[in-house]
Amino acid sequence: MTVLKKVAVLGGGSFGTVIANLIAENGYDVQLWMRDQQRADQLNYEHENKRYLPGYSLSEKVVATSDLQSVVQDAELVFVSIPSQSFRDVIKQAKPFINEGQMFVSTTKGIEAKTFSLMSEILSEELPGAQVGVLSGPNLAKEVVAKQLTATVVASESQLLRSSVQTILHSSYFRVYASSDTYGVELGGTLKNIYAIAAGLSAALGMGENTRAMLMTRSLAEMSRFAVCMGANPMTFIGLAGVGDLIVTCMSPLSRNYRVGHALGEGKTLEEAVEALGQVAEGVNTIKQVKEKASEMQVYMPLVTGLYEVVFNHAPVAEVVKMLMMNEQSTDVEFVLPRGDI
Ligand SMILES: NC(=O)c1ccc[n+]([C@@H]2O[C@H](COP(=O)([O-])OP(=O)(O)OC[C@H]3O[C@@H](n4cnc5c(N)ncnc54)[C@H](O)[C@@H]3O)[C@@H](O)[C@H]2O)c1
Ligand SMILES: O=P(O)(O)OC[C@H](O)CO
Repeated sequence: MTVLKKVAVLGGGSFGTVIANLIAENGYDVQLWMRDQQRADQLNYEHENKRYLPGYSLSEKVVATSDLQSVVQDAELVFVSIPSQSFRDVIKQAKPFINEGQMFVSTTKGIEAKTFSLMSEILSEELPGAQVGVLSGPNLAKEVVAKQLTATVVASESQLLRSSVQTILHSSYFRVYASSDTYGVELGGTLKNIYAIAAGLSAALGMGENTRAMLMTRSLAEMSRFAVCMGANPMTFIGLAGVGDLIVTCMSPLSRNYRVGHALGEGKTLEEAVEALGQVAEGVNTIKQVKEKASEMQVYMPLVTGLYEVVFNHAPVAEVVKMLMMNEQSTDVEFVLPRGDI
């Protein structure tokens, strides 16, 4: 069994706090890095993250600080829960304090703008001596902190990393499965955010459950098709990090991406929807990045294209829906074949 002496989490938002709390509840000391020392003091004093998880009491073993060096230096295992557009920046700040062989696990579900890098790729680029992994699955922060039965996937080429994460996170209410398809697990968590926006939008417009089932199923086909073209294993998409996360994010009003879509359906502008949320909804940027990559790679992604038109070009939903429902049917084949070429 892996014995870890020092474990750290970077990012004191909803999910970083949840990960730190899971580790602490398993009896380990854990340091949580937040950029704001006042908020860290508040968390240490009240054992609650008032901004992101109000009303949930946290383990006293979670110790928050804004001193990045003291958190990452000599930590054997570091979880990174920083939104994708700030992720590289934070890793660059931490880099001077990091040694060869430390393990880094991203929980972030987004893509870096311009480079199309996933967070595991950023970690490998910035920290070439590190062991890298990702954690992804149907894991709504508020349900995990409320101890609802939950499962997730840790993916890495490193067996040591996979077993360390399983040891430190696994509990009576949190089950951790392992995978070696890092890219597929990470891409699943990232792509589903797009379709959650569409699901929230369709719910706000009063569309029915047949529609939601069609949307989710065709979303799975579309995201699998894209992922396979990018080199992921299609089997990953029928697991927790694929269809599992797609289901929870497309069905739950706790999902921030779903809520952005819902607000758009209620007639709010994108800016108003994001502002009202006050937390990260990675899917908004992901729509743009995936649309661009799909046209470059010539991957057929009608849902992404249609949603892009609604969200960024103010296309009327009714017209986009008509286009999606009436397009050339002879190209429609339902199943994702092993090579993903549907
Ligand atoms: N909340 C969930 O249910 C959940 C579950 C699984 C994965 N995730 C993923 O985890 C990532 C983080 O999400 P979250 O829910 O914790 O977001 P959040 O909006 O709740 O919190 C984001 C945190 O990042 C911090 N942050 C932002 N920019 C920073 C910077 N430049 N330097 C330091 N800190 C910075 C903020 O201060 C905040 O503490 C996202 O990619 C999300 O998709 C979230
Ligand atoms: O709140 P969201 O939409 O960022 O989704 C949270 C998690 O990714 C669900 O697994």
